[in-house]
Amino acid sequence: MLTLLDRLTQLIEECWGPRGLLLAAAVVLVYAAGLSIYRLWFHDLASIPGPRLMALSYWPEFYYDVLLGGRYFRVIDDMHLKYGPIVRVNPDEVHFDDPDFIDTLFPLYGRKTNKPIEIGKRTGTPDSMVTTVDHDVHRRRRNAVNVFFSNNSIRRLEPILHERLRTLLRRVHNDDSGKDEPLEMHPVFRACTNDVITTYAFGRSFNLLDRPDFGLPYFEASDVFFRLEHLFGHFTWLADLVQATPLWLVSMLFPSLKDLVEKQAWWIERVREIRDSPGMCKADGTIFQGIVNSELLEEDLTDKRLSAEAQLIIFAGEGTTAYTLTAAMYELLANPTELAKLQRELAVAIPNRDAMPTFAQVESLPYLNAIIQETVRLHPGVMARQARISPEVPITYKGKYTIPPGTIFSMSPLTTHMNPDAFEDPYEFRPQRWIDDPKIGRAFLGFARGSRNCVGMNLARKEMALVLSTIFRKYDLYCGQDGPTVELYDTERARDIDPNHDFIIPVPAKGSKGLRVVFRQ
Ligand code: HEM
Repeated sequence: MLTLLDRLTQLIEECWGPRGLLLAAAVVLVYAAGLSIYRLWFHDLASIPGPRLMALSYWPEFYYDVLLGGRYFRVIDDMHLKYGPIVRVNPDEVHFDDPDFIDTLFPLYGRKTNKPIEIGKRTGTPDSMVTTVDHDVHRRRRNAVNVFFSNNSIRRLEPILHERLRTLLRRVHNDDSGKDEPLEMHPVFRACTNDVITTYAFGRSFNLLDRPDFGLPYFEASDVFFRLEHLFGHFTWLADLVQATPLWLVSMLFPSLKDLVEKQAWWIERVREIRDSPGMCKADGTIFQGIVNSELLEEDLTDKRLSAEAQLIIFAGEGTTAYTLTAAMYELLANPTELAKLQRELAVAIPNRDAMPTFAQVESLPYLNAIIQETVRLHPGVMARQARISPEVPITYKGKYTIPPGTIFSMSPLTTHMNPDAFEDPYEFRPQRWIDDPKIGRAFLGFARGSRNCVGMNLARKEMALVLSTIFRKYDLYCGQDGPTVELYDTERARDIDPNHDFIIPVPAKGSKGLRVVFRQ
């Protein structure tokens, strides 16, 4: 079968003969040479430090992210080690590793913050809040959901969380303690967070936590989708093509995406149902009832945009928190002294060990909050580069480098959180650091910063507080004693928890079974 290049060569030869072929090759060569000269010497970012190869071409990033699967983040860390706090990571993007520069790059007010268009293509949710390019349009869309993520609104979710947590306890309950069956915790937390956010978004969910496989086919399909994100980022036309393809056809062409496609169809149906049902009583208090009843413009309420928003809210609300919960549980079981401190705090706050903890009991516990903060620092549930654009005003770094308006700049949470100038012994799990010196928060990027920060962080923190306190108020670390206990089962941080691949959400090494534990009663 002819390749595209062979066919092109043949076509040129047929039309213009061998001379035409030579001419076409010369045009391509001149174009490539011109582009290289421009990128290296005349581009606005020509003076930014970094390897020439990365300034010249996107192919290195393609190689690491598409062919090796989300590995460019390591290369960026190496570039910072070699070239310092500011590096040009591809022809059009500058990356920073300077905690003191966070507030300048990511302002809450004052300067407009746009997003690069490629992000929408990459995440497959163009026009959702997180990928809205224009600052003012983003503000409008974000204002429609802000209220649903305030502390007061989240507190109203307590009954939903309690109901799901009772199911979670039932599912991890190991009656046959003699068998010591290990349980993979990531699927359990994914099912739980999916149930919570889907109920909050639409008023009902798939109850994945009740399913024997915890909804595995859906999560496998969404993993496939996330693995495609770098490819879509590099070839945005491919993302457009997939977006324009009817869901039934996507499902037929890519059977591994079938379960995700079914969920997408369900989200669209729910959005329509909520929008079209007079009175909307069935979905009272849900995020989408709020969105369709908000002051948003007609253009914000189309099927296409709302289904992208639904996909964003579900994806953002499930995998992120589930990964961080998995990491928190690992760190507590791997660091018994930290677990003991937490359990002492919980014992005072929640006197009845068999009762379900309430938000009021756990939301202000200093050590529990420090554990959550330290876990998000070490294991941020969103590890992707936080890319932004200042559309109107240039940004100057240390009086030496100027980032012109319209240029992409970024920072990454893991890079910043591993900076030893900001966090002493950065790789160590030390919740106490947040109590000893709250000012280290200036270098915290776990929920992003500025006007495009994480809208769901109150939900994430409260959900994690309730889940962790429910599990660890009831279960002790197993040391051979009777009663409800839990312990690690063949889990290593470097292999099973730390990110090996950046697929927006961190993914551990291939073949890893993630966090496994044994519960005993
Ligand atoms: C530990 C859990 C979580 C972490 C670490 C996290 C982190 C982040 C980060 C870093 C961003 C900015 C992404 C960017 O720069 O492009 C973000 C945005 C966002 N997050 Fe979260 N998130 C978490 C949980 C949640 C939850 C539970 C929700 C609930 C729906 C949520 C909803 C969102 C949304 C809608 C955005 C886009 C905000 C905007 O563009 O205005 N997140 N999150």
